[in-house]
Amino acid sequence: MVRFERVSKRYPGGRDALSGVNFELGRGEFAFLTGHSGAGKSTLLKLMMLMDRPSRGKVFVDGQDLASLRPGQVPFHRRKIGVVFQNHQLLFDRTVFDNVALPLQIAGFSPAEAARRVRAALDSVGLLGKEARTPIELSGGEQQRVGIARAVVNKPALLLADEPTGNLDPELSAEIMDLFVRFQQVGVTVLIATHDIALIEQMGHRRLILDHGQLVAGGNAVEDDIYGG
Ligand SMILES: Nc1ncnc2c1ncn2[C@@H]1O[C@H](COP(=O)(O)OP(=O)(O)OP(=O)(O)O)[C@@H](O)[C@H]1O
Repeated sequence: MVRFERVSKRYPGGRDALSGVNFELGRGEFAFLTGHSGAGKSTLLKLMMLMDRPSRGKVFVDGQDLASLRPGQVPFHRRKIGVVFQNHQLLFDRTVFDNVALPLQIAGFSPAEAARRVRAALDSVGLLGKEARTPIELSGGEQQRVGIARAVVNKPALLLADEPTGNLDPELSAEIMDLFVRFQQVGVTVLIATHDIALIEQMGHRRLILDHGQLVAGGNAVEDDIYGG
């Protein structure tokens, strides 16, 4: 589902935020992305979403070399990906329903189909019945669930999360992680950037570790075959 081939990223005036990163994430796989602050986790996620471009190397998502996409294809690429942020970036003056419906409005769904999908997404995160509330009336854990519902409402094949449990206590964090596992169980590929080592160890999934832009663990041996070691 995702493939990085010798990907490096250097921001203007900086050192390499990513350096020679190789890995593959299979369809339906669940992995964590960890590393110290500034190791390059967010940069790696941004390259998949085409919020940024690599300086060298290639990024493939769903078999597509992202460098070959024409500008008009970028929105279609982004629709394959659901993204969850730590601060969930909800609109606080809109209802839960409207927040989750936003990606569907942008994609041009009819109001009836959008409403059906919004309710299905809210149901999948246990928030059906709170659609008329505004985010301010919800707890932090519930707000994060709204962020997840919004990320999955387009039925993306790939779900990315950047510190999705950063503001939550351990119990709520575990509940949020259970939701991600449930999406994986229905075939979604999930990659979660997090500092929460305790949670990662408790869950025991694959772990990609970045250190100063280099992938020091969790990559694939398959790269040796491609490049001859
Ligand atoms: N837009 C940018 N312009 C210049 N430098 C950047 C930019 N974004 C990130 N960097 C630098 O690239 C490196 C990697 O940053 P990145 O945000 O990917 O790390 P991270 O592992 O996500 O960190 P954190 O855990 O603190 O969020 C850092 O040195 C950072 O300062």
